[in-house]
This record gives sequence, structure tokens and C-alpha cells, in this order.
Amino acid sequence: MTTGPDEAVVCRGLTYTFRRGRRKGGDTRAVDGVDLTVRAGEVFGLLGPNGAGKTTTIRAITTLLPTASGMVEVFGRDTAGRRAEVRRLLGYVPQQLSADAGLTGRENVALFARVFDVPRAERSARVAQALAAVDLTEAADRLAGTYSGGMVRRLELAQALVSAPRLLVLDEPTVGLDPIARASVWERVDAVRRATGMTVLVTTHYMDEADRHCDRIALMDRGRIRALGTPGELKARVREQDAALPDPTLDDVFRHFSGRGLARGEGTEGDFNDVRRTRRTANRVG
Ligand SMILES: Nc1ncnc2c1ncn2[C@@H]1O[C@H](COP(=O)(O)OP(=O)(O)OP(=O)(O)O)[C@@H](O)[C@H]1O
Repeated sequence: MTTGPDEAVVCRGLTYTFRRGRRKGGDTRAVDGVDLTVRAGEVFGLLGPNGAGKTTTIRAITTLLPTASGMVEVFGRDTAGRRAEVRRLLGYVPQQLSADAGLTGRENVALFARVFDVPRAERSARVAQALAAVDLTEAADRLAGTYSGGMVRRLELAQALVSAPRLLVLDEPTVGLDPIARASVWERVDAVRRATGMTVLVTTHYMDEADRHCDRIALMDRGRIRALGTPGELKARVREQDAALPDPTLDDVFRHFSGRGLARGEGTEGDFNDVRRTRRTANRVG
């Protein structure tokens, strides 16, 4: 075990290659030797353009992909050998829709409570608590299919929170939402974190969100971590190294370390699959 009590996630040399035939464009090394430590209790942001490898990294951390090469530990448990234990420590909100439109909000959360072995006697109280934590008490008995995009995201958050995870993993939690709905998702995450000390690992394209809500961020590009630190530290590094940028933004920081901008369309479009996945995610909450 390499993880200490202060470390929620440790990745060492994490590498993942998707194998595809040559006609389909050949193999893709989605994650290429990632070293990463997420400290217990922090909000850690994984930032990067489409196709940078963020989702693949968190799918390895959440045990949804096998650790093909390298090592991942979650609170000291190796994901390769102690998969079931790791899963019990996690709440995960994937990019793909994880709520069922044909069930009420309460039924959706109750389903997750059953799947994650919340004790039967505690279940209804825990479901109500999770719904309250995301401000869905009033809408709890309506079909999820009638919810707005922001409400669906908060419902998915409740689903992930009902098992009282020590680590909450959020993959693009605010993509496709309007600014008010985005702020509301973050408010709920921050409130639960303050109350429970839960660790949060989040991927996002939105630099302003990362700047405001993340204690530390890793800038990822083409499968590698290009820079890691607090937003303030990263900006200070750029300020020291580039006199032309006395007041750098995180986009400037990204450009400095990767040689290109983070904004969509700046040579960072990713491939067809990246576009398809992003559209699907944005559409489902639109
Ligand atoms: N199931 C898959 N099969 C083949 N290639 C894949 C698969 N999933 C991802 N990839 C490729 O791996 C690379 C990294 O993708 P990944 O989804 O991890 O990036 P990302 O940073 O999360 O991007 P996004 O912001 O679009 O979600 C991309 O080139 C992508 O096309």
C-alpha cells in the first residue's frame, strides 16, 4: 500500500490504450503514464479539452475499466485487487444519463440505495436525506421525465450521495446547463462536502468553475498531466515564466503548459467519437 491516510486517490503510471483495428483508426493511448494524488477532503479538478483522457482516467479510478498498466488506489485499496471494496467507497455521476425517466425522483434514488446496500431499515430516511441535500424534496414524487436538465443533474447527484460515499466522482457535472443550474449543482456539492468532509474528483471543461470550486487542478492533454497545483500556484508559475502574462487566466495556464488553448475549436476538437459523446451529454440535459 502506497496511500497514506491523507490520500483519497493515488495513480502511478496509469496507462490505458483502447484497441481498435487499423480500419477504425488504430489504437488510442487515452491515458499515458498519469501520476496523480487526490488528497482526502479536497475538491480536485481534472481539466482538459475533448479527448484529453479525463473520462478514461476516472473510469479507471472508479474500477469501470481494468487498470491495464500502472497502479490506482482509492483510500489505500488497490482497484485491481479490491474492486468491490473500492466501489463501496465511491459515488459516481457519469456523463451518460443515469436516471430513469419512467421512475419518480424518489424511486430513482431508492434504486441506488438498494444497489449500494444501504441497510433496509435506513433506506427511506437516507433517500429523503439525499433528495433534501439536492433540493428535490418537493419534486421527489414526480416522474424524473418531467424534470428540467438542472433537476436531472441534481437527481443524479442524490443517487450518488445516497450511499454516503467518501469519494464523489463527477464527470462533467454541469455540461449543457445554464449558469443558474450550474451554480445550483455546485452549491449542493459544496454544502454536502462541508457537512461530511467527502472528497470530490470532478472533470470539467469550464475553467471558471475549476478556478472557483477546485482546491487543486490537474491540466490534462493527450493522455498526460501537463501541470498540477492550486489555481493560484499554476497562475503564479505562468506569471513568473512569462512576463507578457501579468494576470493569467486558467486558459492562459493551459496554453502555457500544453502549447494550445482549452477553448473548444482551438486545435482541441478531439475526434468524431469525442464530438458524438459531448453532443449526447449536452442533448440529454438540454
Ligand atoms: N470506448 C472507446 N473506444 C475507443 N476509443 C475511445 C473510447 N473511449 C475514449 N476513447 C478515446 O480515448 C481518448 C480519450 O477519451 P476520454 O473520453 O478519456 O477523453 P475526455 O478528456 O474525457 O474527453 P471528453 O471531454 O470529450 O469527455 C479519445 O481520443 C477518445 O476518442
